[in-house]
Amino acid sequence: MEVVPLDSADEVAALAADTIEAAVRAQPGTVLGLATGSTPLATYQELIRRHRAGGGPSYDDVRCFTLDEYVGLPPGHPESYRATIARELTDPLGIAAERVHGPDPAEADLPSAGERYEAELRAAGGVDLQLLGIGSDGHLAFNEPGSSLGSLTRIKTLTDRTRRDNARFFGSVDDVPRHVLTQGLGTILRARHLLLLATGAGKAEALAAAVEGPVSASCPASVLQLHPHVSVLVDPPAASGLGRLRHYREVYDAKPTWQGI
Ligand SMILES: N[C@@H]1[C@@H](O)[C@H](O)[C@@H](COP(=O)(O)O)O[C@@H]1O
Repeated sequence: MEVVPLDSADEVAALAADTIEAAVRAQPGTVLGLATGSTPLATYQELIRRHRAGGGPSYDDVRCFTLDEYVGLPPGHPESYRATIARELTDPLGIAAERVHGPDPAEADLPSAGERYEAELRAAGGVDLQLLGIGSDGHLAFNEPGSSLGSLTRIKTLTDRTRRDNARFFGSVDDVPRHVLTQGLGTILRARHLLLLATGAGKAEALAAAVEGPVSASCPASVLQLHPHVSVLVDPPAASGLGRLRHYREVYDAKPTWQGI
């Protein structure tokens, strides 16, 4: 795992955008794993800005897979993750809707919707670069504390804390669905490169537990310690709980220029 301490949330967004663009340029049919929540929005805005300025790569052949989806929202609900990712990223980048996949909770056979999503991911050859945020309780996608470290896509129940955290998107906590369809931690580990973004003081405790604590289902994001290629981009408030911050900075500063993240 490489922890990259940056000087601001803007720098996190800029380096994340560089990394995504590099992955898209490296391979015409790149498979991108996209995350929702507030954290990646600055990165998405930066990608869109560069695309509109004519400096970005072509996204024509890219395929995208989202991490998770609420269960029970009416089709087209603006807070569904399908609608959110189209609005915030893929439509502005000109990525056709049929190239953007997500767990589908509208499937007639909901209990097997997870297996079908796993099959779609396999058929695409797996995710090349997976963007991730972290919940304030250490959740990844919608894998709440206690989730199996080897889990695959399935229905989960949100904790009250996550529903409260996400109430800002819905107006009231009562309107936040209780159930979700989410990639499992085992699904996420299959992506070839994981890019975790953490900004703001609200993530400091969860990030420290994920990066420096024991690997444990009690902190789902700690499963990242098992993956061979993880980059963690952090701003100073999010990094404030890390005990080895100076070391991470020294390693990053001493990195050969030819080596990307
Ligand atoms: N399912 C999403 C996660 O993928 C995201 O990482 C988390 C943190 O969101 P934010 O970036 O808004 O803090 O929120 C939601 O629960």
